[in-house]
Parts: sequence; structure tokens; C-alpha cells
Amino acid sequence: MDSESPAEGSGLAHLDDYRRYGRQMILDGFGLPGQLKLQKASVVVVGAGGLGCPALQYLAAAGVGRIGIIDHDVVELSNLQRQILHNESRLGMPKAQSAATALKEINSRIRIDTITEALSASNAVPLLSPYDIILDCTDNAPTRYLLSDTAVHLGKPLVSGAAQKYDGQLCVYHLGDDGPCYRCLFPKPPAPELAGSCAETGILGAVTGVIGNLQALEAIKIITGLHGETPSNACVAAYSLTPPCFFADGNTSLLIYSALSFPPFRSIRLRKRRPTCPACGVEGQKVGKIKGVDYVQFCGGARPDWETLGLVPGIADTRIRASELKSAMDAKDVRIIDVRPKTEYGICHIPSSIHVPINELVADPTKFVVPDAAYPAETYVVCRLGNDSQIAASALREANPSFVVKDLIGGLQAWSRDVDSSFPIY
Ligand SMILES: Nc1ncnc2c1ncn2[C@@H]1O[C@H](COP(=O)(O)OP(=O)(O)OP(=O)(O)O)[C@@H](O)[C@H]1O
Ligand SMILES: [Zn+2]
Repeated sequence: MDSESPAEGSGLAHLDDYRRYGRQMILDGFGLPGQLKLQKASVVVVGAGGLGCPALQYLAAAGVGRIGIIDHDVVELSNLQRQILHNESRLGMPKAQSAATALKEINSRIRIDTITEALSASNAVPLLSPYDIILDCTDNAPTRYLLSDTAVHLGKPLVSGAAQKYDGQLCVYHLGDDGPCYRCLFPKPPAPELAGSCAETGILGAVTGVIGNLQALEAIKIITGLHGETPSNACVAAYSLTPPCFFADGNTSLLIYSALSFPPFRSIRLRKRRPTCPACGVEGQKVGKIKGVDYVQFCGGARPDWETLGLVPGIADTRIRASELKSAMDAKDVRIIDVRPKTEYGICHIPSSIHVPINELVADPTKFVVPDAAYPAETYVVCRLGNDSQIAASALREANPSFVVKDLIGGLQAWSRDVDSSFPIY
């Protein structure tokens, strides 16, 4: 598609764009200025899953000039029921790349940045700072806090969505001078056992579609300045044009969607920014109090899928990720101690590992830290999920502080996910 701009600088970049975006440009309050704002705007979507796919689809179709997609995961068959930008031919492809491919087919004119790494405390600021608006389309509490804190730090609005089972939530955080942040609303994280993933709790695909679309809509409203508009009564009744997150006086609200309830949409009016909030409040002085927070620990730790996301600000040098352990094994001779019970070791194990059940190891760790020419210099402790191995590794260190020992983050489940997909998960 090729066409010249009719009026360079003052109009849309291409003549065809008038036809492409005409249906939205003729709306009252939108017009050419609205489309030009979209053309100049940049939005980053973190998570190209159930929420991210519909959000990305509408942002790209509407003509947002620059879109960033951040996701470290790859497309799986169980994603296709709701993650509508991916398809069967792209199974195994990084989600960010698959989503970018789909978006280019919708709109080849916009710039799309593809980031195939997990957002973590160490990369959040450089990855998010090029964009005007951040969309939280992720599914875990540590990333939600990290995104909120980074949005506050960078002074950007955060359009946050969540969906589980038949229900969803939508809220715009840190907007304007007094919009609250995620921490203002949720100073304490949910208990880890309540923060299940879609794989654990289930999700109806169309529910993520509702919330993801609304996230795109909120971003478009912020960019074009439509969020301050007072809806007419007819619009309020029809819901579709009612700003779900803002009342006419500008106060933020939390939209709750429950597909099986009547009415399915409810809004809860939110207070303004909390002065005592450690992130955005006056006393917190813009994330001052929570600098260097370990997001996984703050959210209760323990979930192996969180630990491997790399959300901790630099992991302790007493721990190792599955991919790093594989590199160490390839490069040199290492000792791997598997501390699971005998039956579990019998189900599957890393071939070169030795088996010492945790009880035996903890009962007398000195037996395993004796300098022995037969042992390689480095020892790694593994278990199923990465909890017992931490206990075992610290017992070994206590027995001999100069002993080099690390535990495998996320355990053998992480090994299966990140290194050897043929290793059974049970
Ligand atoms: N810290 C992070 N950085 C980048 N992407 C993230 C981060 N945390 C979560 N995500 C991504 O957010 C998306 C959430 O989407 P969703 O819950 O629909 O998918 P899922 O994790 O693939 O699903 P399931 O729970 O069924 O396995 C996932 O693609 C996940 O990889
Ligand atoms: Zn706050």
C-alpha cells in the first residue's frame, strides 16, 4: 500500500489512512486531531496472552503509532482458546513474535517492537520508558506490583486488566495528579494460594476478550483525551460509551465484570492517591521506600513459575536458574545432589545426579562437604519445586562456609520447562 501524505506534518502520514480510520475520525470529539494523537502515541503491552491479544489487536487496528509487546513465553496449544492473535501454525513461537506477525497483517503502517524477555526489576525501567502508556496484561502478583511501581517511577498511566474464571477487573492507575496506584488499592498482595494462574483456576476465553478490549479502549481514551468527556444519558444506558474507569468528576473507579451476574458490570469509586502509599504517596516520595524490593518474596514467594521469571532484583549468588545450570553442566564437571524422596527420584532424575534424600542430608550435612578429590568443585542441589533444595543447600553451607553450593530455582519443574521438555513434570 503506497500513498503520499496530502499535507505533510499537519495530516495523517498516508492518504489511505483517511479511508482506513474514517469511521472513527467522524466521531464527535475524535476527528483528525484524535487520529493524529494516536499516530504519535506509543503503548507497551506487557503479556501477549488472554488480555494482551485483544488489547493489541484493537490498538494496532486503531492506528497507535508505536506498540511494544513484552512476553517471554511461547505459544502453546492451551493458549489458543483465548489468545486470539496466535494460531496453530505458530505453536512454539515466542508469543511476542507471534502477536507482532498477526498485528502486521492488520496494520503494516505502525511500528511494532518485539521483546521476548520477561519484564523484571532489572530491565523494567529501560524497557518501559520509551512508551507513553503501559498496559498490564500479565497474570501474576509480582509483575503487577513491579509494573505499578515502575509506572509511578516513570510518571506514566497504567491500564491494568485481570481475568479469572467468568470474572474480570479493569482499572487505570496513576493517571493525572491524584490517580491512585496499584499499591494504594492493594497494599498487601493476595496470599499466593489465592493467586492461581488460568491453568489452575480456568478461564472463559471471551471474558479475557471483554477486559482486553476495554484496556485498549481506555488507552485510546487517554491518548485522545476522551476520558474526561461526560457521557450523555443515552450513552450511559448503553454502557458502550460510558468511561468505565472514570466518573465525570475525574475520580478513578474499579470496573468489575462478572459474566454470570446481572448486571454484569459494576463500578466501585476509588479514593484518590494514598498519602502514605510507599510508592506514589507523599511519604513514599515516588517509590523511594520500596527501592530494591524483592517482588517475589513480597508476594509470598514459593511459586516456582514466579521465581523463574527473574523478578528478583538480581538473584543471590547462592541460587541458580535452570538454563544457567545447564550451561555449567555443559562447560565443566559439576556435582548435582537430588534431595527428593526415593520414589520420586525413581520416577525421573537428571542422569548425572546423585541421590541423597533431604532428611538424610540435613541429619548430617558434614558428610557431604568433606573435600574429596572425587567431587567436582561445584555442587548444585535440586528437588521437585525448589523449596527443599534451598533448605539442603543452606545446611551444606552451614556445615562448611567455604563450600560452593547453589540450589536450583524452581526445581526440576523449571528444568523441564526451560531446559529439557522431555523431562517429566509430575
Ligand atoms: N514478568 C513478565 N514479563 C513478560 N510477560 C509476562 C510476565 N508475567 C506474565 N507474563 C505473560 O503474561 C501472559 C499472561 O497471559 P495468560 O494468563 O492468558 O497466559 P498463560 O500464562 O499462557 O496461561 P496459562 O496460565 O493457561 O498457562 C503470559 O503470556 C505470560 O507469559
Ligand atoms: Zn500508591
